[in-house]
Amino acid sequence: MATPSAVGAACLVLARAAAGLGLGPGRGGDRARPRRLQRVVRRRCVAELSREGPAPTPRPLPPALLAPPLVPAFLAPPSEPEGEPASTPPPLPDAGLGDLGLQPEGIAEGSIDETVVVASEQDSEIVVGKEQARAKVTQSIVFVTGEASPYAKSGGLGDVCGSLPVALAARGHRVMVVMPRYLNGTSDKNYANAFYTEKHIRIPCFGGEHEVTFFHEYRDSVDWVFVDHPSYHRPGNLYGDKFGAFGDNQFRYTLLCYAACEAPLVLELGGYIYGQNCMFVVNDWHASLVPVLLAAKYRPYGVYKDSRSILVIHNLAHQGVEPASTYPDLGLPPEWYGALEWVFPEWARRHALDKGEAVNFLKGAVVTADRIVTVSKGYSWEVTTAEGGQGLNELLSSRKSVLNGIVNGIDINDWNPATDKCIPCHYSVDDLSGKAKCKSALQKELGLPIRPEVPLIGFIGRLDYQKGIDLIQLIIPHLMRDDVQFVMLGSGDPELEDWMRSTESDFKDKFRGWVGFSVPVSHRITAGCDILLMPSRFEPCGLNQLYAMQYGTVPVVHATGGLRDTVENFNPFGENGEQGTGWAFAPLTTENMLWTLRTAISTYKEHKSSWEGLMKRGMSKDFTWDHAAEQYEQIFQWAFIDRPYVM
Ligand SMILES: Nc1ncnc2c1ncn2[C@@H]1O[C@H](COP(=O)(O)OP(=O)(O)O[C@H]2O[C@H](CO)[C@@H](O)[C@H](O)[C@H]2O)[C@@H](O)[C@H]1O
Ligand SMILES: OC[C@H]1O[C@H](O[C@H]2[C@H](O)[C@@H](O)[C@@H](O[C@H]3[C@H](O)[C@@H](O)[C@@H](O)O[C@@H]3CO)O[C@@H]2CO)[C@H](O)[C@@H](O)[C@@H]1O
Repeated sequence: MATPSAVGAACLVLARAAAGLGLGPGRGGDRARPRRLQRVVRRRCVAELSREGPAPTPRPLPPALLAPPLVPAFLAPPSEPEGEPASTPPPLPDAGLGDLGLQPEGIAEGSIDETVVVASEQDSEIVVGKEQARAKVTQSIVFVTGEASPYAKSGGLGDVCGSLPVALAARGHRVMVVMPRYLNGTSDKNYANAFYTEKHIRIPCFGGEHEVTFFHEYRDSVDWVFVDHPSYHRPGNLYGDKFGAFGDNQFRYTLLCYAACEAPLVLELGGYIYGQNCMFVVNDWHASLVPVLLAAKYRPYGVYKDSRSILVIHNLAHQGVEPASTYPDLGLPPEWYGALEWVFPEWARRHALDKGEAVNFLKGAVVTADRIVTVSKGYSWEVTTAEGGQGLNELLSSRKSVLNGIVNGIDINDWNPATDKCIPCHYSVDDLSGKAKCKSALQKELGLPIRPEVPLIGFIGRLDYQKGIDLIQLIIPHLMRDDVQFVMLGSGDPELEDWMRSTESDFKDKFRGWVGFSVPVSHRITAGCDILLMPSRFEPCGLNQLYAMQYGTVPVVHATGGLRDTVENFNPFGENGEQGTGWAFAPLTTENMLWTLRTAISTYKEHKSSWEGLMKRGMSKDFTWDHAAEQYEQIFQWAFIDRPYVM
C-alpha cells in the first residue's frame, strides 16, 4: 500500500481539484454544485485507495521539493553539366511572397540572459557541478505535449519535447512529461518500458465521463507519463491518416489537457506526487487548454494557486480551431467562453450566413498562460506582425511584456557525428575524413553515381506549405542543368510526394525523392550531404539547420525566424578573416534561392579552404540544450514573480 500520508495528500488535492472539474459539460455553472462534487470525489478517492498496488520505492527528491513553502510564490522578489535536363525549363517566376526577413524590434522586456537575483521559497542553493551545470532554483516541471521523441514524433515538436525535459532534469529539476500513449500497430514498441500505474480518472467533457489511465516510465531522470484512452489507439500518424486530420482531435487533446492537470495531483511517481506547486510547460495547441483549466476549474477552488504555466509556441500555423458550437463539449464554465472565442475574418468564412464563430485552443493559452515563449527570438517578433501572426498578432502584441524567444537546442546524444549510430563512419571537427565516407555511402545507398567532387544537396522535412517545397519544385528544372545531386526526404502532402517520385524518374542520375518518415535516413542525409536547403516561408526555429551545422553540412536557408537567428551568412571579407556558417537569403524568391544555391555550389567547387572553414565554424558552434535550459529557468523565475492568471 502507498504511504497513508501520501495517499491522504493525493485525495485531498484530488478532492479540491475535482470540485472544480464538474461532471457535466453544460453551461449551468460548476460553482452551483460543489457539495455534490465533493461527495463524488471522495468516493473516487476511496475507490482509488483500494486499487493501490505495492508502495513504490521512493526516489530521492531535490531538497527544495521536500521543503515546505515559506512564503507565497508571488511574494518572491524579481529577481559542371552531366546529361541534359528532360526539357528546357520555363523562366523563373517571382514567388511573389511576403517576406518576413525584416528586423525585429521591441520584443518583450530585457534580455533573458540578464542575471536576475531571485529569492524564493524554493531551493536557492547555487550548485555549479564540474560537468553539469545546475539550476539556481529547482522546480517541479510538467511538460504537456502531443509528441515527444523517441515515443512519438511527427516533426520538431517531438525532438524538443524529447530532449528539453531531459536537459532540465539534468540541471536538478523534477520533470514530468505528459503525452498520449499512441498505439498504431507499428511503433507500439516505443512504449514497451512504460508500465500501467493503476490510476484511473474520469474526465467530464463531451457529454459524459471518459475514463483515462496512466502509464509511466522513468528514463533519463524524467517521469514520462502516457495518457491512455482508446482514441489514441488507431492506425495512421499522430494527428491523422491518409484521409486527413482526425475528426476528433479536439476531443483527444481535451482529454490530454484534463489528464495533465490531474497527473501531478494523483500520480505517485518514485513515491511522491508532484503536488500543486508546479511549472506547467504547455506546448502548442494540443496542450493549450491546460492554462485555461488551471484558471477556470482549479484556482477558483484553491487548487494550483501556486502553480504557473508557460505556453511554448512551436508553430502558430496550428491553433486547434473548431466551431463555436463545440464549446459546451469542453466542460468549461460558460463564463470562460471569451477566453477561447475566435471569429474568422469575413474572407475566411464559408458562406454568407457563416458568422465565423469558433473556439481556438491556442488563443485560450495566449490569453491565460502566465508567460509565452516562442522557439527563437526572431519568431517572437514575427508573431506580433500581421505577416507572421496568423491572426493572433494583435493578441500576442498585447502580451509583449510576457513574450520571449528562446532558440531551441539539439540533443547531442542523438545528433553527434562522432558517435551517431545511424551513420556509417564517424568524424569530428578535428578529423573530417569520415564525412567523405558518409557521402559516398549515401550516394551508394540512394543509387546515385558515387562521385566525391559533385555537390550533394539535401532537404529533410514535412511536406507542408510552410517548408517552401513549391519553390524547390520551381527551381529543380534549372538546378538539374548543373552538375549537382539532390536528395529530398519527406512525407505529408500527397501531391508533393507524387512530385518527388516523378522528379526522381525524370532525373535518375541526379535526384532522389525518399517518400516517408525515417529517422535513420535523416541522419545519413544530414551526414552525407554537402549542403542542406531550407527555403521555409516561415520557420519558428528549425532544427535541421542546427543538425546540419553540427555535421559539417552547410545550410542555405531563407532568412526568417529561427533560421535567420542561427545561420550566419558567409562573409569572405570579415574583419578577422572569413566568417559565417552558411547562407541566409531574403527575400524568398526562386531567383534569389537559385542564385544563393549556385554561390554555395561554386564556393564548394572552387574554394575548398573556404568551404572547410564554413564546415568547421558550423561544427564548432555550441547548440547544446544547456544554454536554452538556463534561459527557460529565467522565464520560470519571472513567472513565479507575478501572480498567476485569474479572470
Ligand atoms: N520524413 C522525415 N523523416 C525523418 N525525419 C523527419 C522527416 N521530416 C521531418 N523530420 C524530422 O523532424 C524534425 C523537423 O524539425 P523542424 O524543427 O525542422 O521542423 P517542424 O516544422 O517539424 O517543427 C516545428 O517545431 C520545431 C520545434 O520547436 C521548430 O524548430 C520548427 O521551426 C517548427 O516548425 C527534424 O528532426 C527532422 O529531421
Ligand atoms: O512536430 C511537427 C509539427 O507537429 C504539430 O503540428 C501538427 C498539428 O498540430 C496537427 O493539428 C496536425 O495538423 C493538421 C491540421 O490540424 C489540419 O487543420 C490540417 O491543416 O492538416 C494538418 C496536418 O494533418 O498535424 C501537424 C503535423 O503535421 C505541431 O503543432 C507543430 O508545431 C510541429 O511543427
